[in-house]
Amino acid sequence: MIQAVRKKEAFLNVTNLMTKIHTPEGSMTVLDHINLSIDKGDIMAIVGESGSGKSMTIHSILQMITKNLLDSYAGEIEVEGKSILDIGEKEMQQIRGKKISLVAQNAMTSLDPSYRVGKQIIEIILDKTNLSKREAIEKALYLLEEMGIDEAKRVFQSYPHQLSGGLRQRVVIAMSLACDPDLIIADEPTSALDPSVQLQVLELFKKINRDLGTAILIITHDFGVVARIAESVAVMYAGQIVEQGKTSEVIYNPQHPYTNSLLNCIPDLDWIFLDGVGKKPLFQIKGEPPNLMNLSSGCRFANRCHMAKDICRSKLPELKKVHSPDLNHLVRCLLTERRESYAK
Ligand SMILES: Nc1ncnc2c1ncn2[C@@H]1O[C@H](COP(=O)(O)OP(=O)(O)OP(=O)(O)O)[C@@H](O)[C@H]1O
Repeated sequence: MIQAVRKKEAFLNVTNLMTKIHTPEGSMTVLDHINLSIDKGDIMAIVGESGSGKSMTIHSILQMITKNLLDSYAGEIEVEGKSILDIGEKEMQQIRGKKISLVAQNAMTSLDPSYRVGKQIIEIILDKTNLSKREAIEKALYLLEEMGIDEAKRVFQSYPHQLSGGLRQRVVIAMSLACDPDLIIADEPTSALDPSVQLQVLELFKKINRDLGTAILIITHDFGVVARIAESVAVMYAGQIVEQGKTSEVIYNPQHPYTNSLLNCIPDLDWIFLDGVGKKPLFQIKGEPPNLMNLSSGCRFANRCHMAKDICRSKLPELKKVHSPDLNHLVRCLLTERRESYAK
């Protein structure tokens, strides 16, 4: 039987985004030519170590970098085809929450400890929609139930400190859905949770994606999380994307030595996919990322790369397509380029 192929609808397009911030030493480029595109219903991940630029990417998309810190943006960010880099704060507030909502790393930073959970969800609904108070209460309870919370009424009446970490994260995810956004950006949504609760929260995001068609962008330092949930992934290092493509392709056919190193930091992938017991000893990437104020002309990963050659220390590689079943598999590595040109 021939099945109709669902045409994907573009939602977010980030093109050549450059973000500079003020530092005591002068202007620092924290994002260098970032390109990302998320269609409605996609699940994408951005993965990288601390300081690689993951938060700067999402804070640039949502224009949440404080005025004191931000030096400049360049490039383009479009939501549903409309450029948002030059729109005013009022219009941006409509996009934040209504079209794109953010689930922060620590649920407690999104919840006010002095108000009951239900009141906080209702306030968001009333602020961003035309629903009446009664309808907002119904929607809040419905969302809590949809988050797999058995005692939705009790949770609704509770203060944040009366709930477990996992329940609080579910509440924050329910809040992020209050205005039916097209995209949820989840910043390390599971890193503060126990492993079993982490899995439940990832399953919840998958359910939201499946049932509501909401696109999800997960920010993580953990390839295990990427493997569990994302269809595509961008690997970030020192403010640049160094590898990008379908998750299965990047995981099973990694082309950048940094991607390889990150993959070595997780237990066996079989463990991730099959819920077995990990056997592989955990590996740590030696050395430190470069100082963004003092970059050499070469590859930013060269000083930590066990494969680096002289050329890697003098020439900055571009992000290029590699020979792969995934036509959008891109890699920023001179050694991969060289290998590919020999193979031709
Ligand atoms: N408030 C700030 N002041 C100065 N530099 C900053 C500030 N916030 C981020 N940076 C710098 O910007 C770069 C990117 O940081 P970013 O927070 O985006 O990394 P990240 O990948 O999100 O890390 P983490 O996983 O630790 O949140 C880093 O070099 C970081 O030191």
